[in-house]
Order: sequence, then C-alpha cells, then structure tokens
Amino acid sequence: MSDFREQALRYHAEPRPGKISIEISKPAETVTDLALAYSPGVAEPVREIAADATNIYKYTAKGNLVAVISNGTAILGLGNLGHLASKPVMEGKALLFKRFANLDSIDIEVSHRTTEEFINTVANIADTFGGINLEDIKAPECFEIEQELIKRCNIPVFHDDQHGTAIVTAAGLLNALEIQGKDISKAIIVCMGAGAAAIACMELLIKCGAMREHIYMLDTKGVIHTRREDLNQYKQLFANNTDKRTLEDALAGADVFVGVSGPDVLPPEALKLMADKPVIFACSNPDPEIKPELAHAERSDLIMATGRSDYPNQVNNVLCFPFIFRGALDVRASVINDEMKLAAVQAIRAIAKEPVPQEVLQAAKVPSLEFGKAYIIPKPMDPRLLSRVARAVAEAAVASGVARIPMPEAYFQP
Ligand SMILES: NC(=O)C1=CN([C@@H]2O[C@H](COP(=O)(O)OP(=O)(O)OC[C@H]3O[C@@H](n4cnc5c(N)ncnc54)[C@H](OP(=O)(O)O)[C@@H]3O)[C@@H](O)[C@H]2O)C=CC1
Ligand SMILES: CC(=O)C(=O)O
Ligand SMILES: [Mg+2]
Repeated sequence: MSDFREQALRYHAEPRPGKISIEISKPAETVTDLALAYSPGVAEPVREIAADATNIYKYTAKGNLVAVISNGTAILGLGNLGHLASKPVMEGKALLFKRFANLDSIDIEVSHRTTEEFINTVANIADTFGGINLEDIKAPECFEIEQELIKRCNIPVFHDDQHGTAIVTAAGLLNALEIQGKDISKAIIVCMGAGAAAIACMELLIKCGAMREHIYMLDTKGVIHTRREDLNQYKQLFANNTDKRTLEDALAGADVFVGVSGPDVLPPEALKLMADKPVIFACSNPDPEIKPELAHAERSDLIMATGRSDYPNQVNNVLCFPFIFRGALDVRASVINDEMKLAAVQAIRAIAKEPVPQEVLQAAKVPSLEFGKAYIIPKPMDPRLLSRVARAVAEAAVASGVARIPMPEAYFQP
C-alpha cells in the first residue's frame, strides 16, 4: 500500500471511525438541567413551535444546520459507486461546513429506486434543516431533483456540484483571463464533460459574459453539436452548430479548457493546439484531466488549476459552499438565487487580489502568495472567505427580496 493511501485510510479510521461527531450545546449534568432539557421543560418550546412554526429557529438547532444529501451516483470523478461509498465524501463536506463556516452539518446517504422516491425522501425530511446541500448526484437526474426540491422545500436547496463548482470556476476563470490579458466575451471555451458541473459552470460563465456560441462542450461521445440526436434537454442547450467532432478539433485555437469529466482525458500534446496564453482548469477529483506537471512541461504560457489541495490554484467548490450557506442561513433566505451566486463570484475573486495573511501562508505551507499565474483564487483556509463571501451573499439575498430576516447585527461589528 502506498504511504499516502495508508495515511488516508488511517486518518479516516483512527482514533475513532469517521470525521464528524455531535456535541451537546447546553448543560446536562444535574437534575435541574435534565428537567429543562427534557421532561418537563422541553414541552415549553414544543408548545411555542406548535403555535408559531418560525419559533423553531428560536428554540432548536435548525437555523444553523445543513444536510449534505447524496445517493452516490457521481462520487467525485469516481462514478456511480452507491450511496454507502459516498459517506466519506459527505462526512468530508460536513467537516468543511463546520471548519470553515461553523455550520452544523450532517450527512445523509439515500438508497432509492426512482428519482421520485429520492425527491420524496428529501422533501419529507427537509423541514428539520436550515438548508440542503445536494452532493454527487449524477446528471441528468440531478437537474430534475434540484428543481423539484427547490419548489417543494421552504429552505435553500443547492446542488453543490452544479452551483458551488460554477461559482468557484467563474471566480477563478475571470481572474485567470485577467492575468492572461483576455476578455471572457471573446474567449473560446472547451468544456470536457456535460454533466452536473459542466452544464452549471457554462451557464454561469455565460451570465459572467461568455458567449454560448464560443463554448464547445464534450461528453463521452465527443463534441456536442446540432446534428447529434442523442442529446438530453440539458446538453441540447450547448449543441454548437459546428463541424468540430473531437477534443483536438475543439481545442484548436481555444483559450480555455474546463475539465469536469474524468481522469487523464486531456493528452498533454493536445495543449499545443490551443491559443497563446491558455487557461486549463482540470477539475476532476481526485485525478485531474491532465496532471499539472505534464501540462507545464508542454507549455510555459498556461495557467493551470486543479480541484486538489496539493497543487497551486485549487478550483474546488469548498471555496463556496460553506460561505454561501452561511450567508443564506444568516438572513434565513428562502432560496439561493442568481444574485447571491454572482455576489459570491465577485467576493471570491476580489480576495485573491489582496495581500495574503500570514496564517494562510502558514496553513498553505508556502512562503508567499501573490495574485498571478500560480495564485488566481484564494486558499480554502483563508478566513476572509467567511466574512466576505457570507456577507456578500446575505446582502444579495436581502437586496433581491429572498431574505426572511434582516442582516444580523454581527455583520456590522468591527
Ligand atoms: N473541482 C470541483 O470543485 C468539482 C469537480 N467535479 C468533477 O467533475 C467531474 C464530473 O462531476 P459531475 O458533473 O458531478 O458528474 P456527472 O456524472 O453529472 O457528469 C459527468 C460528465 O462527464 C462526462 N465524462 C465522463 N468521462 C468522460 C470522458 N472520458 N470524456 C468526456 N466526457 C466524459 C460524462 O459524459 P456522458 O454524459 O457521455 O456520460 C458526463 O457528461 C468529476 O470528476 C468531479 O470530481 C465536480 C464537482 C466539483
Ligand atoms: C469537489 C466535488 O464536489 C467533486 O469533485 O464532486
Ligand atoms: Mg461533489
């Protein structure tokens, strides 16, 4: 067994299995404590909530609680390995919610037969939570699942692989293009993958100024074009009226490659086909579409990012989901809308252009970081993500009319 594999397995197994636990938040030592916590005291908040459901936020943990829910059909780039195998990833998301945004989070892995059964399962338990983060659910089912749950739930429902990924990709790409001296409205973009992450990333890039007709999307059968008859309704939105058919055809003269597909699908020599100063986001996890060392060996003028923590430029939804939920829950937003997503993009982007605090350099184990080709996007452990992204999101929720309470006082304290 490799050292790293052994280390990763031991990390998950010891000293106790898993990565999260539940802690109690009130005294529970004496007879008086128990009389308050349980019978008879617990009857009082029960009566208050029965009389007015919004009291649930006052007397229970709901308002700070996010469910991370998966069926294991698209676990990272590892594929459909079933709901049980997705549990380490979902516990990992819960760990990140707590570590970066102090949100309590619990993972729920659902076994189901039909899409409707999954939707009903989630809809029936949704009221317990402040928000629902859907994770690693494959396309195209993920689109219907999210849309239906948004309709049926009274709390934010957010498919992280779609929108978390899209927000971070947009923030990173806008910065990378700025460094390369390119304009997104003129950029030719190749998107490898046509699933949850791909469709959402490209839709958000279009909202940020990219041109739909400049996007070449590929699935396992090659370029998605108007003469294909095997496209689902989501892929059809990206059917390009083009003669390009292969990855190499699409890469010729392209400015950007966004990989949200699978490992090692971008041959290093194909990078030569791209325009000057290209941007390569190889975001498949754990193994990117191309290894950074191979890409850098092929060309010196590119900007390279992956989804991993162990290379520079980590384009990963961890830079978004803890903070977008923090902002949404802090103003009790009913949904996470486009205004909130675009506010998150701009807030994440801006942090990368500012001097990096010493504690971030220490956590990243690097002597310095400065906005440029090897630092296009903040590090996940940057504490400014919490204060700045959550605030921008909460303000956007209030301004767009989906907040159910005003900005909390804490946001106005120095
Ligand atoms: N860095 C990050 O933050 C994130 C990265 N990702 C990564 O993106 C990838 C996709 O995730 P997600 O969208 O949720 O999964 P989905 O299952 O929804 O979509 C996968 C897509 O990738 C396509 N694909 C798979 N293999 C290839 C290949 N060899 N060539 C071309 N296309 C291929 C599939 O094609 P077809 O439609 O033909 O089956 C499908 O369109 C994963 O590797 C995941 O780790 C996802 C979310 C966040
Ligand atoms: C990062 C992530 O959510 C994924 O790769 O699926
Ligand atoms: Mg995921």
